[in-house]
Amino acid sequence: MSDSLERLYLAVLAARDLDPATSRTARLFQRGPSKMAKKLAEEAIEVVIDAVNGDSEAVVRESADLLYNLTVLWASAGVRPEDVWREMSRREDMLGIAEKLPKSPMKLPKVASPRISARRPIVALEGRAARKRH
Ligand SMILES: N=c1c2ncn([C@@H]3O[C@H](COP(=O)(O)OP(=O)(O)OP(=O)(O)O)[C@@H](O)[C@H]3O)c2ncn1[C@@H]1O[C@H](COP(=O)(O)O)[C@@H](O)[C@H]1O
Repeated sequence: MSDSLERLYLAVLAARDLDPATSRTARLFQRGPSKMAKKLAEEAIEVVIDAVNGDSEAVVRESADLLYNLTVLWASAGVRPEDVWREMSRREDMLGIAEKLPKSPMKLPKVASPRISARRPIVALEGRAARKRH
């Protein structure tokens, strides 16, 4: 899939300077990042709606439109596909699968730090024992 996206990205870069009257991509570049963002958001919503409706063929079509609009926005933002692949590899190395890194640094280590594991386990006291402690 990354090859297809990279070919599409190069085609989008090439189309940027075409005549907006005949090239949709050139027209998107002419209208700027806010229009690109609007189109990307629209496509994302179309994918969601089709998925909720269980229309997998439409999800495929709208996903292709989504990826097209994403590559246009990447080009406009100066992002290259390999920049995204590198980030996904970083996440895969860190977490085993290409997923978003957790926000809290505490969740990162797979093995509890010595400080945490040295604590006594926290257990619920039985009713009578709990009353006695007060
Ligand atoms: N891969 C695509 C591609 N995928 C989707 N689309 C366009 O994205 C639009 C899909 O979004 P919409 O459903 O909103 O379509 P729309 O309602 O017609 O768009 P609006 O009227 O809302 O602007 C369709 O019009 C498609 O033509 C694409 N347009 C171009 N490409 C490629 O981009 C390169 C440059 O093509 P041009 O932009 O035609 O020069 C070429 O390699 C093309 O194959």
